[in-house]
Amino acid sequence: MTDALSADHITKVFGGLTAVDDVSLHVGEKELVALIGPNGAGKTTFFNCLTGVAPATTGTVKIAGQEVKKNTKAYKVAQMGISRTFQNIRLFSQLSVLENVLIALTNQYKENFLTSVLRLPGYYKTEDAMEKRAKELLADFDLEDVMYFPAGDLPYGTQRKVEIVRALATDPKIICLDEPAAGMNPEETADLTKLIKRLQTEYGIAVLLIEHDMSLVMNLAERIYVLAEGKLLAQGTPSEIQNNEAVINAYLGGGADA
Ligand SMILES: Nc1ncnc2c1ncn2[C@@H]1O[C@H](COP(=O)(O)OP(=O)(O)OP(=O)(O)O)[C@@H](O)[C@H]1O
Repeated sequence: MTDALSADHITKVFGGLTAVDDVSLHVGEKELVALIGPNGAGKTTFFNCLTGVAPATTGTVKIAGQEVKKNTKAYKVAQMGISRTFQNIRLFSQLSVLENVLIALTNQYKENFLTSVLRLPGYYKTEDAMEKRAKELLADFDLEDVMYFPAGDLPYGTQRKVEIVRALATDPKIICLDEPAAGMNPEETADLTKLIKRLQTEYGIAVLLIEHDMSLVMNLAERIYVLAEGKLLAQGTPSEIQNNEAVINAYLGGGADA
């Protein structure tokens, strides 16, 4: 089976600082994997390398077996089957929830240029199909009641949910979630846990998750990678990681908030 994601020997250097140092990580098809580590360990930088936001200095990334060539733009990387959410929510706050999802779908359903400029029948068919799909997804995640609300007016936990649905809309092979539970109350975190599980079980998508909430990680992840100071410190099942001395020391010594 082809991995949803394979990243080999990823290194990212900023000036004199090696933020990610020779890290390899694999996520199987429909697998749920977590990436943890103390603050500043390089987790978000690693995500940025995977998704083309800030490409790796060296190393190879493959999405569903297809290599991401150097200098591929982030939207092209997304079309290869990877989508993500950000640590700070990045919805268009003035636009409605529905419009936010439609924007993501535009990437996927792109009609040819002439069809859309001349508003040929194919254009309207595409518009209809996109709207139908967006509404289906929103209904499936109990967001139909807020579909016409400006995204920025929604409670924090709901905005996070919309962001994940938007990431799902592009039909990815893998979704990367950067601290999805940050700032959530316990009820919102419980809802989020179910949502993430559904991505895997109902939508057949692999998930790579950065998270400081250890109970969420231990509940959800099938495998865990641990980064510390840019390097891969450990990898294994949740129970292996919980009992790994190097991991315990990195957290206790590093004063992480995890
Ligand atoms: N654009 C950048 N330019 C220079 N240094 C950067 C840049 N982005 C990140 N860094 C540095 O790289 C290191 C890793 O940061 P990163 O944000 O990836 O860590 P993290 O594990 O995601 O942390 P957190 O859990 O706090 O979000 C830090 O020392 C950070 O200051």
